[in-house]
Amino acid sequence: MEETNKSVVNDYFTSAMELTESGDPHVPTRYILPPSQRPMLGPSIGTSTINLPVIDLSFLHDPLLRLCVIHEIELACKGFGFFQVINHGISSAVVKDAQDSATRFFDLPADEKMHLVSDNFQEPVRYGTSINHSTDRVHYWRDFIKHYSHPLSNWINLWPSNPPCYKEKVGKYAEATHVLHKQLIEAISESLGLEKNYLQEEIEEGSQVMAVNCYPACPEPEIALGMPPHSDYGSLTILLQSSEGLQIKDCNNNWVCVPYIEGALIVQLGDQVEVMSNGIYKSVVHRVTVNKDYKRLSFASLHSLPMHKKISPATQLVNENKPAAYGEFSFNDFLDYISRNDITQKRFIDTLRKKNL
Ligand SMILES: O=C(O)CCC(=O)C(=O)O
Ligand SMILES: [Fe+2]
Repeated sequence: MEETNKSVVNDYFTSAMELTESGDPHVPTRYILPPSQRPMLGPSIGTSTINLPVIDLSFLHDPLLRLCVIHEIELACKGFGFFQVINHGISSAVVKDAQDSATRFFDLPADEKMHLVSDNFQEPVRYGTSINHSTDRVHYWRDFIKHYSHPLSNWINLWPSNPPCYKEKVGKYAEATHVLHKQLIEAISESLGLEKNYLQEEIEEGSQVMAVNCYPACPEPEIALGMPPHSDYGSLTILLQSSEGLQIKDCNNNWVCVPYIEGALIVQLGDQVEVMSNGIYKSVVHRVTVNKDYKRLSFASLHSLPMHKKISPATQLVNENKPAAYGEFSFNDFLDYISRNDITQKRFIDTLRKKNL
């Protein structure tokens, strides 16, 4: 095998893009999931009966209708920890430019991307090709680039310079999602009966990591996944998907496909909101399936409080009848945990839940 190939087809950094291009009709053994973890693709998934919430955010700015939107958000957060938003204020041109730039990045020859590979979570820019950092030995059919995205001026120079438009176009999308995140956190705080600016300072100083994920066509989608079940550790994730593939777990523990809605963005509650709400809202467990025919792209904008900031249940939501249900935690605690544990089978948040409650 040639040197270049060796670097991309080794145990740690197998690029899913490279595997797809190789034309092999089978996925390598390490991608094959144990039978109990395989996705059930096809009509048996039974998603048609569930209506997942879609919320029109334009009314958030209308003083007369804001409360109605906040009530819709409350219901969605209680029912699913998840909703889609339309009329969210991010233009379709900004979205399309970011998607085109990311597509061009992933289409680059492997050598152009491999110098960004790292398995250090704290690296501000990290190209990765599968989960390789825990005790979990199964690999996933995904290539990604993750970059710190807030404050943008601190980080953008480290982002990929090829394609040349990447920094500007993905940067614009990252800034727009930062603004949207602030609006959503305000609405979610209000929906819990807290002040609109309950987390204002934390959000201003908080972190944003943009994970741009590429799931190429997979020869055996029934036995592999693009991403294993997990919840996101932060406050909220704003997700843009180019086609279906995301699934969430509903309150009956069934996997439900999230429909693709043109122009919509997906909002997922993370562990920090679950803790802040004292469990009134739950972070959503999700996974990604892959398909035989085409490549799927997603932008997961992962927003979080500052690295060192400990989050605990809001005092207004703790009382005699509802004592604090979680211990406090910071982003640093989360990083420490995932460097030592298998996060794919167990949620980090479960470790914070007080056992006697
Ligand atoms: O690609 C997706 O739809 C989900 C990505 C995701 O869950 C993540 O990056 O945390
Ligand atoms: Fe996620």
